[in-house]
Amino acid sequence: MKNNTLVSFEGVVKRFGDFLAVQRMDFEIAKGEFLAIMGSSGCGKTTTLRMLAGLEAPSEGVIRLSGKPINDLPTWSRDTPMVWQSLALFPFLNVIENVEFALKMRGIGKTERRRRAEQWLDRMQITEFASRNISQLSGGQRQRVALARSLVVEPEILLLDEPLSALDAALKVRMQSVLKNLQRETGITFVYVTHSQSEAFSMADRVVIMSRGKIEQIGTPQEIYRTPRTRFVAGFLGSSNMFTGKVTGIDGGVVTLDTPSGALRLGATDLPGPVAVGQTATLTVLDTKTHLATRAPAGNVNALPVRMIGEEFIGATATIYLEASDGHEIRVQKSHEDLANLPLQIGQELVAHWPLEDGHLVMEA
Ligand SMILES: Nc1ncnc2c1ncn2[C@@H]1O[C@H](COP(=O)(O)OP(=O)(O)OP(=O)(O)O)[C@@H](O)[C@H]1O
Repeated sequence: MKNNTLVSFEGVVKRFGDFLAVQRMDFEIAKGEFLAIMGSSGCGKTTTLRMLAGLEAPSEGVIRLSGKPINDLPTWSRDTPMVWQSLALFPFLNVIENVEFALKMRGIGKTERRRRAEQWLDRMQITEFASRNISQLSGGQRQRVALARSLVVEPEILLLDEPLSALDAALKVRMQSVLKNLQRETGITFVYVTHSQSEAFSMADRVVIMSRGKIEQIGTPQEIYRTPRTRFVAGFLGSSNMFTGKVTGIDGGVVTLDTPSGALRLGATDLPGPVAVGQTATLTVLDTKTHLATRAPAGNVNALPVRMIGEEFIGATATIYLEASDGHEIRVQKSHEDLANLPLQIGQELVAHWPLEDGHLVMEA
């Protein structure tokens, strides 16, 4: 365990009857870190968070908070408050009473309670609603009350389960910066469960990607985006072109892969593990790093003959859809300027190309 570790999961497994909801998890969360847990529905994100909150007990393994095992510690004595999408604010208390509630439970006197609650209402810019009922607030205002209520006790860690999913798109973006700033200013460790790639990648210091109860990859948003380590991660992010084939050569720092779209190569400096000739593997390359030309460029690049099959424009970027000779779909994402000199019509024959160092290998089909 590192010096600045706040939480560690050591061989944590969770079963519900025969069903394995979380498979052997080993990871650490640093003090003051903003960690997002992401993955598709049912992959075990909430179960992981609930184990940390003490709402579920691990079937195997140890969870530590500041080095001490907390498996048997009841929820109320853990100092791990949680904010949900449904918020669970008390409808029979007004805004400031909701914020004061946890302080009251801790036996803090009335004057001090009020002072601290007022500070948090001010910080969350909801002072003017102090005496309103919860039912008289908008979604964003409720969200701020829920955050104030959890943070007023100055916890070391805050657990958030899809807290923004009920908000509309514009409010979501605004609340993302509120959350990120709050986390930076307070230094409180945030563990944030979400389906949303944009939420996870815009706020978190590190992201955990889960699939079927298993951690697929942990890393900074940039690491995960640039170098997805499993086929699942590359597919889940949806930002890479993927080519599966057999390794036919490892020579002079270059790995060659024979795929149905053609022979492709990549630099051997950044391999996920040992690679042998004959193994099946997948090459991934970001759609933003895949380029288009009318002829294969000179130099050390992969170049695939492709045919344009569609295009899509979103704001300043265009996505061009192409197919390789075997019908495999390839996407290229570029600004309009980058595409200005290309003949882009459906059916147009082009060449998709990228430098060898922009491809990454995943050792799975
Ligand atoms: N109390 C329970 N009893 C039985 N199965 C459960 C229980 N809680 C969760 N599960 C199952 O465990 C798996 C993981 O659930 P979990 O809620 O952690 O997923 P999730 O990744 O948070 O999904 P979502 O994004 O849909 O909320 C799911 O298949 C779920 O049905």
